[in-house]
Amino acid sequence: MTTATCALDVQHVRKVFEKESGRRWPWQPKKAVEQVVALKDVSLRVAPREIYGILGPNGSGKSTLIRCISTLLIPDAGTIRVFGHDVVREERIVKELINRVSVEASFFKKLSPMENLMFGARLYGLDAKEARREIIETLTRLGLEKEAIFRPMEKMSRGMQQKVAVARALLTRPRLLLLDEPTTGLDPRSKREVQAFVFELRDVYETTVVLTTHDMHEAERLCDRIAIIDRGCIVAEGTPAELKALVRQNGHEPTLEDVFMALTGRALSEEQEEVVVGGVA
Ligand SMILES: Nc1ncnc2c1ncn2[C@@H]1O[C@H](COP(=O)(O)OP(=O)(O)OP(=O)(O)O)[C@@H](O)[C@H]1O
Repeated sequence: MTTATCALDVQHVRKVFEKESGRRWPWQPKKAVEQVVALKDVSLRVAPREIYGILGPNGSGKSTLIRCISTLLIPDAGTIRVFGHDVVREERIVKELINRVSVEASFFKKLSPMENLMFGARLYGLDAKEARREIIETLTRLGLEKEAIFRPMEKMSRGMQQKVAVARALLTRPRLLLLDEPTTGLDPRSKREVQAFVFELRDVYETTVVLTTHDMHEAERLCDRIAIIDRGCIVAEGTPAELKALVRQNGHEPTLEDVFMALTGRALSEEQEEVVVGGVA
């Protein structure tokens, strides 16, 4: 895969946050500024129509990477290109090519999915009649009953709300859809429905999907290829079978958890501590 044929090309991306911290040692000034390395040196390439997973524990840098790709954060170093366009220098073009769904998607809870999505459609400058038709089609495809489309969202389960968030992101027909922990907190049934829809996105809408997760089963079920991220570094990348082959031993079928453990010495479920590189007073 060359830069020209990539849907997404991330090269040597680094992102460091500065954060005020309390005093750790008596000799430190009361308020020190710590540097937290969220992404150390991340490179990856995603092909068009691929479902690509970024698998890592809490705090490993997944959301930071998604935010950098979606132009919400500017990397400190490195480049990110979406279908050949630089996310920093060609931000406007990139914004037209992507959309992002995060766990904290917000809605007007007193309004219905239709009203919320029509609000989004107006913001995007879409034709109202066409948008209305598409909203009904997409939400029905996602398993929402007709009447739920017109009922206030406050009565909806989190799973349903997550589907509405995905439907809203699809309004702009993104060529690259970024799903940040799309099924976190969902019950098993809603999880399966959202996962089934991810396949449809690729098959029906020809969307390239990059998703983050800390659920190895989800990564394995959904993704063509997976990057395992640990403390801001990609430690392995490949198809689920390729990753498992890294640690396969006689008579034992490894899981992605085994792969993560073998590569990092830690469990996927462990929250990662911040990687702090010195502080400035
Ligand atoms: N705005 C910020 N200011 C300071 N530190 C931050 C900020 N955003 C993220 N971090 C830190 O960067 C590191 C990576 O965080 P990030 O949210 O990208 O991880 P994650 O893998 O998405 O975790 P989670 O699954 O919990 O969302 C963490 O140590 C986090 O505390």
